[in-house]
Formats: sequence, C-alpha cells, structure tokens
Amino acid sequence: MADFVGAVDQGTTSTRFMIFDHGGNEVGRHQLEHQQILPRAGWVEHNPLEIWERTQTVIQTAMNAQGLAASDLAALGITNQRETTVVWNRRTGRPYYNAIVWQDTRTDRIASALERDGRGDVIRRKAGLPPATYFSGGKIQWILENVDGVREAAERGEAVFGNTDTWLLWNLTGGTEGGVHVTDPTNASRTMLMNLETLDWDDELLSFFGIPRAMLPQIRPSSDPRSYGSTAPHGPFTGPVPLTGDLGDQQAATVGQVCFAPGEAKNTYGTGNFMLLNTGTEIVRSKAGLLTTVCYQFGDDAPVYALEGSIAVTGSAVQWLRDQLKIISSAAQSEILARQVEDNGGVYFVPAFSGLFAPYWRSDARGAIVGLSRFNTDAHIARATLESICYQSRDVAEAMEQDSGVHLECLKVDGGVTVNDLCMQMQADILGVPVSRPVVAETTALGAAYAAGLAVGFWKNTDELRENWNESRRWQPQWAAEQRENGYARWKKAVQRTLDWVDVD
Ligand SMILES: Nc1ncnc2c1ncn2[C@@H]1O[C@H](COP(=O)(O)OP(=O)(O)O)[C@@H](O)[C@H]1O
Ligand SMILES: O=P(O)(O)OC[C@H](O)CO
Repeated sequence: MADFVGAVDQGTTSTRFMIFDHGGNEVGRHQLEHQQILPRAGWVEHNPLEIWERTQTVIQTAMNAQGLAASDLAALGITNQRETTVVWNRRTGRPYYNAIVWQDTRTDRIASALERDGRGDVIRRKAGLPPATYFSGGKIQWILENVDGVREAAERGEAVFGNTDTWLLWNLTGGTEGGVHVTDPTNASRTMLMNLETLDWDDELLSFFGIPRAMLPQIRPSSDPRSYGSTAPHGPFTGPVPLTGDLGDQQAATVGQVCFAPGEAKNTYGTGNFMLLNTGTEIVRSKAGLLTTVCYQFGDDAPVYALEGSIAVTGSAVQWLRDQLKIISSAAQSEILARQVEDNGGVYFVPAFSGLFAPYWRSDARGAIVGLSRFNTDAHIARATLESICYQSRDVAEAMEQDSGVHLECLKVDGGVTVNDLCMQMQADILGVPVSRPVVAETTALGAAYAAGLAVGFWKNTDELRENWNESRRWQPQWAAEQRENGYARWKKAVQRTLDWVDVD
C-alpha cells in the first residue's frame, strides 16, 4: 500500500493541501489564500472558480515539493468551510453566482420570517438548527430568487447546489465530464434541509425554502471506499487517487482530536470558534442554544452526533484590532500588548459584529466595548479582546453542560489562536479546567485524512488513531473561584448591553 494520505482543507480564508504518514505526522503542505469579496455591509462572498484553481495549485505544489506521485497516496480526503453555498450549472461548470459565505447576513429577513408561523420549531426538531442566516438553506433560496434563470435551471436539474466540499469533489472527479455530485451528512446537517434521523433531504424542509430536490447532492457516508470515486485524469493529480473521505471542517477537527467517545470535546480557535461534544449515536436536542449536528458517519456504522457551540467572531476580533483599529501590527502582537497590563481594567469587549451565534442566536446584537474609564489604554482593549474569545467559549461550555450533563475535565484545543499562550492561560482561568493542545495542531486536515485512510484500511480502526494523539502543551487554571465567577458575571452583563441594537424586521 502507498505510504501517505492527502487532505484538502478548503477554509474560509485559505485552501491548504496536506500530506500525512501512518503516524499522523505532517509530510508536506502548501496553502494559498483567496479573495474575500465584500460587496456590501454584511455580505461576504468567495469566487468558486478561484477556489478550484487554488485547490489544484496547492495540491500540485505540495506533491512536487515532496517528489510524490498520485500512486504514493493511498487515499484523499476533503474537508471544508461549512454552510458556504455554491450554485453552478452542471453542463457548463460555471457558477451562477459567487459562493455566499457562512458569515454573510443578507438572508436575515428569510431567517426571521421562518420564526413567524411555527416553521422554526419544525427546523429545530428535524434539522437540529435554529433558523439563522448562518446555514445554507436561506442562501440557496436567495440565489433562486435573485439570480435570473436559476430557478428554471434548478427544476430541470441543471443548476446544482453544493458546499465547497461538493464543488471540489465534482471538479476533482471530472466536472462536466461526469463529476460526482455528492456530500456527506456532516455538511448536509448544516443546511436546515436534512433530517437528522433519516440522514436524507426532507421534503417539508425543502418546501420552506422552495428548493427543488433535483439540485441537491447525494448524501454519502463521511468515510467510505464507495462514496466519492477517484480523481479524474485532467485534474491536479497525475493518476487516479481514491476519494474516500469528506467531513465539514469542525467535525474533521473533532476526528483529528480523536474525540471518538461520547463526552469527548474539542474547541477550535480560528476566524470563529467551534466547540463540539461527541454525543454518540444519540441525537441530543439542545435547550440551551447549541446546534445538534452530525459528527461523522463511517461506512455502514450508525452515525455519530454532536452538540456544537458555534461562535462567529474570535480570531477575527484580533484581525480587527490589527486591520481596523490598527493598535497591533500582527496577530501575535495582541499577546505582547495585552501582557502590558495585569488585568482588563474593567473593560469587556463583546465582538458581536454579525450578531451573536451560540448560545444566544441574536441577529439584532452588535459589538460593544463597555466599562471604559479614562484610565484604560489600548492594552486593556487587547486584553479584553483575548478574554472575549475565552468568555464566549465559556458561554458554550456552560450550555453544553446544561444540555448533556457532561462536565469537561479538560478542554482539547486547536486552531490559529492557540499559539497565543496568554489567551490559552486565560481560557483555563475562565473555564476553571485545564486546556490541552496536541502536537499536530492541523487537526482539521488530519481528521479528513483519517476519514479517507480508514475507508481504505490505511488505518485499521479508531484505536490506532488514538495512539497518534500526543499532548504538546497544557495550561492549568490559576484564578481563584471568586475571581472567575465575578469576571463571568460582568461578561454576562456586557452581553446584555449588545442585544436589540439593530432592527432586523
Ligand atoms: N498569536 C495570535 N494571537 C491571537 N490570535 C491569533 C494569533 N495568531 C493567529 N491568530 C488568529 O487566528 C486566526 C487564524 O487561525 P486559523 O486556524 O488559520 O483560522 P481559519 O481556519 O478560520 O482561517 C486569525 O483570525 C488570527 O487573527
Ligand atoms: O474555515 P473555518 O475554519 O473558518 O471554519 C468555518 C466553519 O466551518 C463555519 O461553520
């Protein structure tokens, strides 16, 4: 058998290709950013053709740099930014519109209208999601209603929908020359269109958005030798590579962190934060503002579910300090600046730039910095920004405990922000539990590689994957309980100040 497994990680800001060996060690990688298209306030788009072009380049560059051929890869997995919506013509291969990104809020009226006549409760019960701009259903509806000719083409089965996994799988397997139109249940569970129990598209949910079934991909297991076919000859590979794994990026990180047992959780700190708790084969319906989502489905095994706390703005608040406020010149400087003061000086920052996601789901919220006095400096603002990442994570951890009864003994972390030592110490202090980061920090790509490799027997089972996980760093809580609870009470007060700020009706 070939010695390596490859994984494409198609993220919000960049696309990377990574190659792993049997020990889960990184052997090679290449990464390229793509353009963030911001046509109006609240709108965020990507160019799907640019994403496909960058995907081919990162694959070819990483493979060439290591001197590897297609035959050196036992399998290829895909992982992707979830919810981001592409609609294209399967005859010409041309997208009808730019990809509408998960952060885009143009569908706020569609989302709030769903709450009016009980449809919101049906979506919660069947899809496990609250109606929100975040998910794909409203984005597809917007394209059907606003782009000429799409509805007719969709009814003919010519205009098709996919998240970026589906778009790349279709292109990698031949595109207009017979590409497969498929996705997996982790991605499908982010659309508001899939029934969590049947793992199939649900006609009642489709009717809420006026979406013809013909435009939707087939839902296949996340890890399966039969699911996605092989790469086509005209693509970035010199020969066929079996495509055997597909997972949404946060579920992939959960797999990469080997959270295979019910009660195991991870928190990924990137543009936003996403905490997932494995709930096993049980569908736990949230009463506390979390999402119920599919964690993975491996082959013919029963699907495994998760509770998820999605936070829209965490690392991107640090980018805001850098690009808009210009009080730091790099993300890493946020730590240096915040270390200039001993505490937040009474300042709390709630970065509700696109409303608040979990556990609040308030699209009428907007960001606020509160508690300011003349004594405060930019260092307090930097400190409050890092604390906001940790307080938002505490909000979702509390909701998880409420919904599942699971009290975390330790939080496994990964993602770009976790290089910030101060922020991780704050997280341990604010949560009151140890925080642990693994040696292989690229857990998202690793999880996609694991899904693909399990399907072809490159790895025998999940026990073998557990052996690959090693801790690189652990932070222990240092705050006294009183300090922790006083800080959290202030944070909750600050959150209240951001609500009911914009009129979404
Ligand atoms: N040293 C740091 N301190 C705080 N935030 C950081 C640091 N380094 C990177 N970040 C943040 O991490 C995010 C990028 O992380 P990454 O995991 O690559 O995100 P994504 O996959 O969402 O693109 C950026 O928002 C950036 O501001
Ligand atoms: O691409 P990321 O890492 O910002 O992840 C985006 C999430 O999948 C959105 O739900």
